[in-house]
Amino acid sequence: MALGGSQGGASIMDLHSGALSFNDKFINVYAQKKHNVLTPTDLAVYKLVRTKIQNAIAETFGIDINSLFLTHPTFFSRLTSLEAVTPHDEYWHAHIDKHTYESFHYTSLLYLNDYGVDFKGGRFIFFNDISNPTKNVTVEPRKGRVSMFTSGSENPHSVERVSEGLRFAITVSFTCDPLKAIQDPVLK
Ligand SMILES: O=C(O)CCC(=O)C(=O)O
Ligand SMILES: [Fe+2]
Repeated sequence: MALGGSQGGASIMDLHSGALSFNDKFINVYAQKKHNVLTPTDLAVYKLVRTKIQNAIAETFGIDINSLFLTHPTFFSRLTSLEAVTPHDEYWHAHIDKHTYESFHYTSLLYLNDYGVDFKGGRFIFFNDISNPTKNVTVEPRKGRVSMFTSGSENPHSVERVSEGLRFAITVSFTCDPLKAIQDPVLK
């Protein structure tokens, strides 16, 4: 993220393509010769973590592990309290992941820092009944906490605006469609 970043409130780095937010566009950090953005250790950790999440999703939702595949995109996110510059920065709107990312069947979020300590605001909210806020379910990000859910219209959600600090997370997504499967990134 230190190599780029959006001028607005939301920056992402796609682990597979190397796309990194840079002002109001993207650059490819993997295109640099001998980049050191990801080390072999980082990749080994990523593979271990995504395999654990994949196993947890298969077990929780009762899916055969051989029918659950990693899909695109899988990305780090950094959210700040800055005003949005492009619509991509407006991370606080309610949405359905499958509308944004057609191949998603299961979304997982791994939080990398702590709500209330590293940042204020930035809680994750499920809208179980859009007309009844008492039915909302709130997830407070905490380092190492993983949230997993089906990506369809049954799970509309949003992220509260961050009011202070920096919020880091990684989104790892899965599909049951083998044609949409992707492999773990490899260092070139
Ligand atoms: O970072 C989060 O807690 C959720 C982000 C999100 O909803 C998304 O990327 O679709
Ligand atoms: Fe989402």
